[in-house]
Amino acid sequence: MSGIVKKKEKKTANELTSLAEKIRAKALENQKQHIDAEREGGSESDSEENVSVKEKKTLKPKMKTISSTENENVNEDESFETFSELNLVPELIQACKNLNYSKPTPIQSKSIPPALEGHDIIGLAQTGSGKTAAFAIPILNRLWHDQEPYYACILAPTRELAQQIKETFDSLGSLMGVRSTCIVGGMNMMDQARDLMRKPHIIIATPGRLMDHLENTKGFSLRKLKFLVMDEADRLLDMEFGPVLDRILKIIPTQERTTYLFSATMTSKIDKLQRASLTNPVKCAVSNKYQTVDTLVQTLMVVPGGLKNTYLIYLLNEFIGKTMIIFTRTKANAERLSGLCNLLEFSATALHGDLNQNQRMGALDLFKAGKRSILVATDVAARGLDIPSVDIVVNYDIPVDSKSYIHRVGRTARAGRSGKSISLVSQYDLELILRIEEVLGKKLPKENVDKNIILTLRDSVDKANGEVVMEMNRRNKEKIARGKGRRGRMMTRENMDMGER
Ligand SMILES: Nc1ncnc2c1ncn2[C@@H]1O[C@H](COP(=O)(O)OP(=O)(O)OP(=O)(O)O)[C@@H](O)[C@H]1O
Repeated sequence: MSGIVKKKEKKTANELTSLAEKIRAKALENQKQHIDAEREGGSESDSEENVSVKEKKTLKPKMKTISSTENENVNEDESFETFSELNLVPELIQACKNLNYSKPTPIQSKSIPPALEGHDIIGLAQTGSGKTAAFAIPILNRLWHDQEPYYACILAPTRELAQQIKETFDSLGSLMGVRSTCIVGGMNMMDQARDLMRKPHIIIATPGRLMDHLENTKGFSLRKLKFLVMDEADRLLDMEFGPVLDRILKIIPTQERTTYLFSATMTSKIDKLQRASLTNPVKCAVSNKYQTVDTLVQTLMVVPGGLKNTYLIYLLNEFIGKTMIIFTRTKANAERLSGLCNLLEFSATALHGDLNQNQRMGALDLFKAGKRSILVATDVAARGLDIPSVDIVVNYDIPVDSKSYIHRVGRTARAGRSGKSISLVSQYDLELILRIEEVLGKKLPKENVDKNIILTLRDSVDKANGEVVMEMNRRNKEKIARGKGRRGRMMTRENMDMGER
């Protein structure tokens, strides 16, 4: 549990009712101020990293085939007690020490040795198991011998994850003079072009924005790229990202390039993997396709019709003082629930794709710093984000895709810590939850719920929710009215920032 959040007392139903009454007039104004302040603060940056492979040139030429994904690293006992045993450069060993990495995690033990030998890697391990360092360490180790600009490019599906990967490269490369930059949508193209002209070693990017720079930024090319990493590879290889990925892969070299694919849920579809143009890859798997960690306790709450908000507030009240991420299926639900939580004095912030990038980073910063104990997010926060203080993940809406479930609940119980996930299951979600239980290979136990408390909470929660919906509608109308007046100005700005995704 987060040490930052102070222990609070549970609220009674009457308290919640009178609280809702008392603060109704003031709260929406406060909430507006909160949100405005959140969205003014914070910034996002992008990173990308390039690394080259000297030793690889001494290896046997690799076969241009994907058929050997069966080339599996099957050594079950492969476990190293220290990073020194991996024969890394001293600067990296020291950086691991500085980060309090006392020994390699299982995926690091399994994938770093073949990676150091120059192999392409498919890495599969549970959420929070140290996959980022598993691909960053071999790249940085090679980079130390062969410092060239635009050496490695790491692709990630979300902007926040790209930024986080940059931070890992910067920490691990802190004693090596590594230069990295983050190239993601929603940020200024000109600033990014300037960063690229500084010839970073490592570029961490979201695919769309990287493509924009490859097409439009003079002097920038990845022709000499030595490493390409696809983090959350199954997501990057899916329908949405596939076409842009194909275009990127056409531009960058295949001959001298090493490719790593990492995820907690890897596709086994050969055609998808073929898209990544792997060469004789070694498969390093420390989990099966849909495995959650043992330190995660997963439960569900069966919610009768019309009571979802009440159950959520009940749950927040039960676990007061804990740090939580609440996942919703829609941006509007994320915004609404964040408002509802704040109105009832559970401090929350929203993260979703309708916010601009500064607002997204501002919300994440508030949550990470412990200034908000609840993050209400869409699946934009489902993959990769590493926030150690998260105690509980709540699925307010059950994800349609079982993979999303695995990634969402993996935002807690990371790096050996314990954590809990609770899924709110309505009558409409029964099929979805059965499918999730099937891939998990187990039934999820039900949470005990005090129905009397639910009944006494219901009216006040419904009332508060009504207030929030009214306020959201009012603001939307205002926004539409403002948007009409500003159309000319927005067009100009968009024209200046061509290709923004
Ligand atoms: N060898 C290590 N020893 C201790 N902690 C480590 C080690 N390697 C990584 N970590 C820490 O473990 C946490 C999780 O790592 P990381 O974010 O890379 O997980 P992941 O496997 O990529 O998860 P996800 O699938 O959710 O993206 C991070 O806080 C990281 O600093």
